[in-house]
Amino acid sequence: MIMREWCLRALVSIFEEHAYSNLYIQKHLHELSEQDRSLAVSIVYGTLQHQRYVRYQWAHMVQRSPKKQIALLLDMSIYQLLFLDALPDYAIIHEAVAIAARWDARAKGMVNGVLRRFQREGRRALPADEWQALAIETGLPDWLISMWKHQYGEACCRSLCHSLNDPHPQCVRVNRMRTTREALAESGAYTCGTLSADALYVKSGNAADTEAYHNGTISIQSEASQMVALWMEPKPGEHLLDVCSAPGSKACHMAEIMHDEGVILCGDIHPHRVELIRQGAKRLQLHCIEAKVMDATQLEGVTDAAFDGVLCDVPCSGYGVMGRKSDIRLRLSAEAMDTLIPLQQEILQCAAHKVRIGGRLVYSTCTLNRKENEKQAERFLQTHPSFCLEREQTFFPHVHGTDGFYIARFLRKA
Ligand SMILES: C[S@@+](CC[C@H](N)C(=O)[O-])C[C@H]1O[C@@H](n2cnc3c(N)ncnc32)[C@H](O)[C@@H]1O
Repeated sequence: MIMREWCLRALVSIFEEHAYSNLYIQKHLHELSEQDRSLAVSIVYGTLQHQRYVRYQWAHMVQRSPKKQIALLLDMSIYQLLFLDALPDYAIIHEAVAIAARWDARAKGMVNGVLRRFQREGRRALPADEWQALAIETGLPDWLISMWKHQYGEACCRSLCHSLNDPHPQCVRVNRMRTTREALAESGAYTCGTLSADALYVKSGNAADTEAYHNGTISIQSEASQMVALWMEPKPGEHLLDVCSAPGSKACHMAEIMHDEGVILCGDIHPHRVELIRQGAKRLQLHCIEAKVMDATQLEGVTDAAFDGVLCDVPCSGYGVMGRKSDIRLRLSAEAMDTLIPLQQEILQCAAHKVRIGGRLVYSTCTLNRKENEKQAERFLQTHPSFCLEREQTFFPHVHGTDGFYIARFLRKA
């Protein structure tokens, strides 16, 4: 398979057939030679991340929109011309024209003309309007930028949008039951994280391919996400409930902090995802985790007021993790976000019944949206006077160097 044609097929599947990029890549990467794989992955993810910007570079050069596949071929080629030095410009253009000839022979001349004109003229200047320019440059939709500007202020919005595209090293969590992060850092493969006491940044390669991952010494987990279990402050022997648990990263982290002593009842609505919790616990040899299919808006058969701590890591719009999960950009819609809000509140209210007096309730999302975060905490407190808010925090990529995340910790007083 010719590498750039493989990339175009991947982009067509992701953009037009709604395939998830990571799943598509996992399934099809073997079709390429080993030496082509890493460049192919960079081309696909890079085009996905910068698509709005690269399309802006050529959209004014054509009178009629080309077929979707050809438009993606132009996006992908301009992405390479702008961001990668793997091949000289003439070779990128030559390959794009050859692919166009095979996919839609009539578009061959247009592809050649557009790419040569781009090569001559260079980058197109951004619009004069600062916010429009920011949206194009960072590849974010206008409505999301307006929402952030309104919710967090102009300066925060500006830095946030820019930082979402910054590359971050892969982050792992040390299994405290096996070793210390200092010992791992001494091995030379990692540096210590700055926010979570259990975080390490991988210096090179993919942690999932290492012995430390397979033998359960480390788990792959972003640093902000690790803060959730730390905020729960689990203690050995406690009974915890994690109502939206799959794939189980936070539950396993809590179990490690508890030295695997006590019980963590983990629920998720999707049976195949409950299996992921079991697999994760097995890899880490954790026995205190009990995973079940459960609907967090019902929690049938779960005793009221029985848990020292309850975690609601609710389904959310995911705007905080767009840097790592580029597909979220394609599925962004203000309407989709609004449907999650009642579900999140219902989960939080149902879970609250399960907290014992004196126990903790932790609510978290991997999104940056006050309606899913602070507003949910406020609404919950208005209807639940027996709880108080102990602390809440939003983690921002440009401030904390992590994914965007929100955590609130409530205490049941009576
Ligand atoms: C943000 S993810 C949880 C991540 C997980 N806590 C971890 O650390 O690995 C949200 C989860 O909520 C689950 N979910 C969605 N609706 C649910 C419901 N009504 N009841 C239980 N789980 C639900 C989804 O299947 C998804 O696995």
